[in-house]
Amino acid sequence: MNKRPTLSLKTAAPAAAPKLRASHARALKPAPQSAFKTGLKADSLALSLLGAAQAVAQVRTGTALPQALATVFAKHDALPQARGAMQDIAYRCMRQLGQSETLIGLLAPKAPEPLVGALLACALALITAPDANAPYEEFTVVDQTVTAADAHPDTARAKGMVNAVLRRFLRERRELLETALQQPLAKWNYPQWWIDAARAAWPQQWQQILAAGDGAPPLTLRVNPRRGTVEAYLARLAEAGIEADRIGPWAVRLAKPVGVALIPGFADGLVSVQDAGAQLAAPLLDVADGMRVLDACAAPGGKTCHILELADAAVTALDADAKRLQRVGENLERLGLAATLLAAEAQSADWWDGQPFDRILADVPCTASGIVRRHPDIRWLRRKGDALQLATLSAKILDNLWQMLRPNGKLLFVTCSLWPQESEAQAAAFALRNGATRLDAPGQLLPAGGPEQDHDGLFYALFEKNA
Ligand SMILES: C[S@@+](CC[C@H](N)C(=O)[O-])C[C@H]1O[C@@H](n2cnc3c(N)ncnc32)[C@H](O)[C@@H]1O
Repeated sequence: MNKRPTLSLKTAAPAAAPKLRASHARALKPAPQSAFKTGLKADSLALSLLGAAQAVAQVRTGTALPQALATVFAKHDALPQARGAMQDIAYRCMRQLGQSETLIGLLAPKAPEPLVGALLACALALITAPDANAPYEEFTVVDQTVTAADAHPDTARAKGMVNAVLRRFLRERRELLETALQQPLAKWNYPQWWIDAARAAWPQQWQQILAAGDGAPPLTLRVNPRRGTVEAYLARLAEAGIEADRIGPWAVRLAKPVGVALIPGFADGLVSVQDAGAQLAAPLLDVADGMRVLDACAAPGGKTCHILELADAAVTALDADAKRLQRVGENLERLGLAATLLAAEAQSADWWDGQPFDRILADVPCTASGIVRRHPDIRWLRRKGDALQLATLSAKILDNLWQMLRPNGKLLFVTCSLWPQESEAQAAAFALRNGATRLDAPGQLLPAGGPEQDHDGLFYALFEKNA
């Protein structure tokens, strides 16, 4: 009979090593070979697994997944197909990192080196995917993971362990999963503080919220009403053999995500990629032709462009990040729209010409806890105190922008957070400090992934300035 594994997360230090002087200790441990190029075939699953694992290991040291993947793609001169596979594996891995790391704690004799752990986590994410979702045969995954381990100096010595761990998982899968899933970390795939925060903020809905964040997001488009109707665009998709449905006034959801290059009319500005929940911002602002509008945290410009698709307004798109602001320019150009772009901080007034705005959109920086299905790395990168720190900055931004609004003007406050201190509590405190009148707006939209309601978790509060 198999011995039932006991649950011991690998947080304990490995068995005490003899004490070495610092100079000796460095010499004994080889430095990670981050610049090493493998001899793995460009189109092999082994290379994709290794690339994904390198990206996951970077996330574990604090790098956002898109940046980590960009580094890995460059390092391997990865072909488009390999990039797609590395990205897919890394995103899957992020969505079930809690389960995979708990399993590794049960299976590995001692805590593995970071890249070995990440490689095992990527392999386990593929092996434990539900059948309908499993992209590779499990024995292929094991074989290719061992090949990947063998091909890199930071993992080669652990090749035997990698093989043993994955084969044991295949043999004892049921018991191992049963044991692992008793841990909230493994069951929900979020750090414990995040689970506690969700439960405290949303005592009725926290489980549904956490589950929605573990799903893969849909690809939702916003049809540009200046270039055609939703009906006409749905017909164009049908002609191209792309299945889609309408989930909002301008929102079209594709049944299966595709790369932007394959979206009909994308390059010509017929559509943009935007979550259905985010498509509520522009209509809530109620912009009329000729108004002066400030989009205070604009990049990459999804909401800026939507405002301009709905009205001929004089829009100033401001963002603190000059590089991200370039993307606003690219999106405007693709859609045939124009705005004034300003790289500046929304909590400062030194860029303002003193002319009040009719409408202000404040889509402030936040923890992004409502969009984890799109950015599954966020949960592993954030720290418990981040919400408070970001809320302090966004309070300054809101108070500063308020003085730039004309009497009877409207300010729309938006976050993509689920944490009340960044959203509802912030809105209530802002209204009180500034004597702002609160108008009708959705408040907190919880993330939903159903057939009709399919959107991220966003927060909307609309204010009017008394004359
Ligand atoms: C949630 S994103 C905005 C998304 C955008 N509104 C859209 O719909 O595409 C927040 C933006 O705020 C910017 N940001 C962060 N701190 C800022 C600050 N102090 N002032 C202005 N922008 C800031 C970030 O660079 C980021 O682009």
